[in-house]
Amino acid sequence: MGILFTKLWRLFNHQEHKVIIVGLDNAGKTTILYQFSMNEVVHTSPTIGSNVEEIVVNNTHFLMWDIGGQESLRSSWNTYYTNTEFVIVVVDSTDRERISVTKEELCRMLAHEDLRRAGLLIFANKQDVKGCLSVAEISQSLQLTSVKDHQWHIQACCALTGEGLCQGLEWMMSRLRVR
Ligand SMILES: Nc1nc2c(ncn2[C@@H]2O[C@H](COP(=O)(O)OP(=O)(O)OP(=O)(O)O)[C@@H](O)[C@H]2O)c(=O)[nH]1
Ligand SMILES: [Mg+2]
Repeated sequence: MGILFTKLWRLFNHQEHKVIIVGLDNAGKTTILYQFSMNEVVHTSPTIGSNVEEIVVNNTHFLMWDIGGQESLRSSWNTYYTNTEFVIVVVDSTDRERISVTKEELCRMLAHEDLRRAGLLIFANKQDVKGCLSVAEISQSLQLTSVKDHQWHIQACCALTGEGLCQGLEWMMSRLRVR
């Protein structure tokens, strides 16, 4: 009962910040979620539906929803949008062929009414792989500089080592501080 009350209290006082993690299949979303929550690399299989974890950083609570990215699942991403404060888009930086698909999905998301106030964090994941797309290349492919109606930030990372993930969280925290 105590835990339930605390959770409801946080939710109604907006002390728990809802985050959705989206991106194409195989981008590394689930790996990132469990790096955040357990600080380790878990063995993953393609997510059908979603995983959710509460992450606490310096007393700030994030409720993070990791949503399956397979093509057939993308049309249901919008069922997670209500009350979302941050959208994390995970990009597989080795997947040059499908960066245009990510761009289309991103445009669709940013046009959605329920996300109009959400901040956008892009993780350029799998930076450990030689020859992968750089942050600058991904930025350009996604035309991030033309995103004017959302706060956004792009961060290079490697979910296997955890490199870059904290910097992404730091950016989200900094956005909360200026509100
Ligand atoms: N080399 C490398 N592999 C990674 C990295 N992050 C994740 N992977 C691997 O990429 C594969 C897919 O990772 P997942 O986290 O399951 O991908 P997902 O985005 O959750 O995929 P869906 O659930 O299908 O949408 C796994 O084999 C991971 O180990 C990374 O930074 N570098
Ligand atoms: Mg997954």
